[in-house]
This record gives sequence, structure tokens and C-alpha cells, in this order.
Amino acid sequence: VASIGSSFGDRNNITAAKIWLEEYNTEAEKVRPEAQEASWTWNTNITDYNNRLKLEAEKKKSEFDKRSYNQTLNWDWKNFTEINAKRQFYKIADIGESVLPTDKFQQITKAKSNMQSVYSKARVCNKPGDQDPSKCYPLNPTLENIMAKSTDWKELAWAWEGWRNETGRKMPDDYEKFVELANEAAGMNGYTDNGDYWRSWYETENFEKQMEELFIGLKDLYKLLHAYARKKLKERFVGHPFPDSGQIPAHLLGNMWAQSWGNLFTLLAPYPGKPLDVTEMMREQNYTTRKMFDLSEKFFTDLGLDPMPPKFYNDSMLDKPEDGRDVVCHASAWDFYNRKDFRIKQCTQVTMDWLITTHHEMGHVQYFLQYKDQPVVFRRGANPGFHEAIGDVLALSVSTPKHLKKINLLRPNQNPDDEELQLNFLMNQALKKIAFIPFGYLIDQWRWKVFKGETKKDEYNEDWWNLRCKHQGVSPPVQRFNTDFDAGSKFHVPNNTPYIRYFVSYVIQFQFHKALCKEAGHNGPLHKCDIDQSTEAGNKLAAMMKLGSSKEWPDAMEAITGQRKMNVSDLIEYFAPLEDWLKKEVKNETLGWDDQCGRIWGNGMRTKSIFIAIYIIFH
Ligand SMILES: C[C@H](N[C@H](C(=O)O)[C@@H]1CCCN1C(=O)[C@@H](N)CC(=O)O)C(=O)N1CCC[C@H]1C(=O)O
Ligand SMILES: [Zn+2]
Repeated sequence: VASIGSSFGDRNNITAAKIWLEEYNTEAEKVRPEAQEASWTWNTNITDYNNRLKLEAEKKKSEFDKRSYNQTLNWDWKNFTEINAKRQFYKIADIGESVLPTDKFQQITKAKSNMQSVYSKARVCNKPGDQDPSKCYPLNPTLENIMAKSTDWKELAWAWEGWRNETGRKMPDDYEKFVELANEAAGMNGYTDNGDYWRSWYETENFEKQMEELFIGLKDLYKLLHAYARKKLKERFVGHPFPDSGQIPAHLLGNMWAQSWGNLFTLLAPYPGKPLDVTEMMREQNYTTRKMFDLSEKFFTDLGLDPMPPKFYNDSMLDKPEDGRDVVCHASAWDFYNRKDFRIKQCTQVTMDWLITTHHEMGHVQYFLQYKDQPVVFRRGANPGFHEAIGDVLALSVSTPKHLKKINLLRPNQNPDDEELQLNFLMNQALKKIAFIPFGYLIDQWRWKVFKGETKKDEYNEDWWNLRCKHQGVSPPVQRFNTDFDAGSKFHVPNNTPYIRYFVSYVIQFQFHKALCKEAGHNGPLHKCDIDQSTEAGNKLAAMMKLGSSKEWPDAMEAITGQRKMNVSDLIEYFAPLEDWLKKEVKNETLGWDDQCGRIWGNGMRTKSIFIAIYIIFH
């Protein structure tokens, strides 16, 4: 293959270059599946042996990437006039961490594996009230269920603090190593730091500024929801300390990271007498994991999109194994880059939350299927946010009372057009979509500063809580120290998955929803739209997904919405009826919070040693 370049000698011979691109794709469709398969084996059975195989396969892929990069130097591709070929070369040459010399590549892969292993194996013991203090509990399903259902402050604080002790606190050294090597790789690839590299995938001038403007556009809506939740939580936890600075203690919001407040629906529904208890309905109908997937797949195929390949169900891991092996339970979708193997790995529980997650992961697989005939380097989202939005767009339709009625997940005595039920539905959506906005925004605000070197290791936790207190308006329920590393308690940090993509997704999915609803001929309020069975909408979505990352994302945005920018106006339109209701509900409340969390609860970022020293002196 290398000879093609030299034999033609002419660095601008586009014909020869295209032959080389074909060769690259053929080889990439062998090397990548091997690396994915080894990663899958480890993710579905975490052992040292499988870890060694994974490292070996990743090393082999990095060597292929390095070789390919060197071969791109045979061509003057930056001056090619054929845009498609030029874009392929640009992406082939962008080899990320593979650029590191082998020993450093091994180090960064090892550091990541260590953190992923700690996160996925973590268990929390000493549960209050347990006879046997040595009994230990995993995040999925136990701690997740406690965070979702418990109203016992102490039990919630135990799960919240215990999870952080067993995950983040064990990662700072590996994380620091990862940051150092990721930045070194980014530098070798011509970026200022790893955050600069991650942001380059959006191909957008002043991307950080654009994100900040979108966030500012949504702040007022979030403050209304936050003030309402705080008011109701103070009633539920009367007598317990809420900081004077206005934040909500982070363990009270129904989720381990306070990123989705849907589990507070029974507390926060405007009309509690009209529940949306889909989970109960699923259980009464003996829903299985497979039935959840069949439901989701049918929504896709009724839009005229692709069914799952036959192998999909055989090869996927859709339930938590019961043979005691350690697995990475966190849900994910896998493209094996051979046009044949596509899988989902998740530890499904029969709940509405998990029905939504199932649609989310199935959205990824649908995207994989739609762009599978693109060159390998174009088998990505138009930008990472697009990939995150597909499943969620469909879930916006599935979640409507109208659709729930259609699939018999609405109580028979409930009328989907009842305005009070509709307001409950909007609240349910707000607790997932509006509540998420600051969280989706702040994770990479924190990481970009770490990659820039503005946040040193001994400031990791202080800066994390500065952002959580300032942007999300949540505070730690127990004292935090610089020996804690709470960012590491969130999957995507040890797993090194960028996060701004979810913030982007939560904005653009409402733009897509608006456009597809119009295509489907919907009239009336946006939140009542269900695009189910609209092949016109399906065709638009498919046409966009088929592009993969072969075009810059504004072209893909235009293919669906007819315009080329991200904006929050459709999200705000969707929630307008609820916004009016919230304004009335919180008119006597102080909206917002101080930038800093109150001293009482948790911004006393002292190293533990000072406290211990004081304790010794006075005792
Ligand atoms: C549950 C979901 N799991 C991720 C996802 O599906 O995005 C997994 C883990 C990280 C990447 N990933 C993938 O599957 C990728 N291979 C997809 C791709 O191909 O790009 C997740 O983490 N979510 C969903 C809502 C917000 C966020 C959260 O739960 O915080
Ligand atoms: Zn996703």
C-alpha cells in the first residue's frame, strides 16, 4: 500500500489517493472490529486476563493508526480539491492518543483501565440499619434504587458519600496521569490541549462561547424549576439543613448525580391525583427487557427506519449477568465497524427510566445502521451531540400521554387530552430535560479547565464544587475535602467520554422534534406531538443519519430543520405551558442561589489533615 504513493510519485494524484483510501478502509474494517471485540469481552467480563487482551488489541490498533498517519504524508491532501477525499484524509490523520509512542500509549490505556475497573467494580458497605456491616451494594440496581426512592436523609447521604468514597476518591493519581498523557498526545497532533482536541470535533468557531450562550438562554427556566423543587424538598425534609446560600443538597434529587430529577415526580407533580406511573403499568403487564427493546425497535421501524440485524439480540448483553462476574453495567451502544456487528450492553431494569435509556441506546444503533456504508472515518455523528439526540427525539414522542395510551401504558381511566394530565406530563419531562441542562454543561467546563492546566490535581474537587454550586445550585450533603474527587464518581470521567455532547443533544433534540413534527403534519402544542408511524419524518431523519460525519454538522442540521444553527427557542416553546405554571408556583420564592455554597455544607475545602491536627490538639 505504501508503495502506491511513491510509485506514482505525484503527491497530488487523486486517483492513486482514492485507491489508497479504499485500502485503508479494508484494513480498518479488520483492525477496528478486533479492538472492539476485545473491549467488549472486557466490558462484559472484567478480569485481568481480558484486560491484557484489551490492552494488546488497543496497542495493535494504535500501531495501525500510526502507520496510516505516516502514509497520509505521501499525499498533499490538504490541497486536494475533492472535498470528500480531503475530509477522509483529515480524519485518518487525526489519530488522537494513538500518536503517543508505544510505552506512553500503554501507560494512558492502563490508567484508563484502572479507573474504569474501579468504577465498575465499586460496592458500598455499612448501610445504616444493616445487621451485617460487611454487606456491600452495587450502583446498579441497589444504590440507584435507593437514590430514586428513599426519603431517608441518612440513607441517601450514606449512598451518596459511600459511592464517592469507593469511586472518585481512588482515582486522582490515575486521572492526573491520564490528563498529562492526553495533553501530550493532543500537543503532538497540533492542539493546545486535550480539551481543544475534543472541541475540534464540532468544527465551530468559538465553540465555548456558543455553549455559554445556549446555557445562559436556559438559566431562567432552570431557576424556576430549581426554586419549585427546593420549596417542595424543604417541606419533605423539614428540620434538615439546607444551606442559606440557596443550593439544594445534592442527594435529595432522586439521582446519584442530581442530573435527572424524574424520580421526584410524585412529590412535584402539579396534580398528584393524575399520576404517570408507567413503571407500575410495565410491571403489572409483566414487561421483560426484551419487550422493552421490541417496543423501541417497533417505533423505529414504524417510522420506516431499519430493524435490528438478527445477530443484535444474540450478541448484546441486555441484562445484568447473574453468574457473579464483574461487568461494566453503564449502558452503551457499540459499532464494530464491520457493517455486521452492532450491540447494546446494559443492565436493564423494568422502569420508565430504563425504557427511555433503551430508546437512547437504540438511537445510537440506528445511526450506526444508517451510516454503515460510509467510509470508516465518517461513521460518526455529524457532531457528537447529534449521536446523542436520535434516541431522545423518538422518546419525546413515546413519552406523550397520547402514545402511552396507544401502547397501553396509561391507566385506562385516564384521558390523554386531560389538561391537568398534560401539565403533569410536562413536569415529568422538565424533571429530565430542564434539570439536566446545568449538569450537561458543567462537566466539560470542569474538564476543559483541567486540560488547560488551570485546575491542578489538588484543586480538582474544589473546582468541581465551585461549578456544581454555581451552575447547578446543588451542595454536598456532607463535608468535602481535597482528598475527595467527586468528578470521578460520574461514569464519563473515568471512562474518558466527553460530556458537552449531551448538553448539545438536549438543545438540538427539541429543534429536531419541532421539525419532524411539522413533517409529520402535527398541529397544536409541541409537547403533544407524537411522530409515530410518520414515514415522512422517518425519511428526513434517515437522510440526515446517512451523512454520518461526511459533512460539517450545519449541513446535517439543515437536512432536518432547514436552518444551520443550534438554538434554545424550540425547547423553550415546548415547556411554555409549564413555565407559566411554575412562575405562579414560585412567586413568593427567592429564585436562584449564591455562586458559592454555604460554608456549613461543604465548601470547607480543607485537607483532612488540618481537621485531624485540630482534633488531636483539643483532645
Ligand atoms: C446511558 C448513556 N450511556 C452512554 C451513551 O449512550 O451515550 C454510553 C457511555 C458513554 C458513551 N456511550 C455510548 O454508548 C457511546 N458508544 C455512544 C456512541 O456511539 O457515541 C449515558 O451515559 N447517558 C445518556 C443520557 C446522559 C448520559 C448519562 O447517563 O449521564
Ligand atoms: Zn448516548
